[in-house]
Amino acid sequence: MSNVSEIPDLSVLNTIYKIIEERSQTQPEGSYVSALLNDPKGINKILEKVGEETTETIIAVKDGNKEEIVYETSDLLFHLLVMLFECGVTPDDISAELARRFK
Ligand SMILES: N=c1c2ncn([C@@H]3O[C@H](COP(=O)(O)OP(=O)(O)OP(=O)(O)O)[C@@H](O)[C@H]3O)c2ncn1[C@@H]1O[C@H](COP(=O)(O)O)[C@@H](O)[C@H]1O
Repeated sequence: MSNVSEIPDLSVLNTIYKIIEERSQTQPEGSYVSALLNDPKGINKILEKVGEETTETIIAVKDGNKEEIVYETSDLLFHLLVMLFECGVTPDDISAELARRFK
């Protein structure tokens, strides 16, 4: 990326959430999101992934590897978004709660 202004901000989370919504409706062949949402284990599969990615993020932090921290935290945030979608919670719900805590 040549220009800092081209780096997306955390609104990218909203965009991914919208893609998750879209995948849940269209269920295209080869979609990872669709596979997760249709897994026979249901929410347990998604929670398994959240757990795995949390552990991987912790290991990356313990290792002090910034590149791995970015990579694993991105995996974790993505799986959290799938989890929130499955629970009917939107990124706006989380933004509102965080904004409510401003001091
Ligand atoms: N951001 C992501 C994203 N981050 C990580 N992943 C996937 O999450 C998985 C990470 O889990 P693992 O490393 O454990 O991989 P795995 O072994 O394949 O997973 P399991 O078989 O154990 O479940 C990988 O398959 C990654 O490809 C993602 N898959 C999709 N997205 C977003 O979701 C959108 C829709 O994706 P599709 O549904 O695949 O079209 C994409 O356009 C992206 O924006």
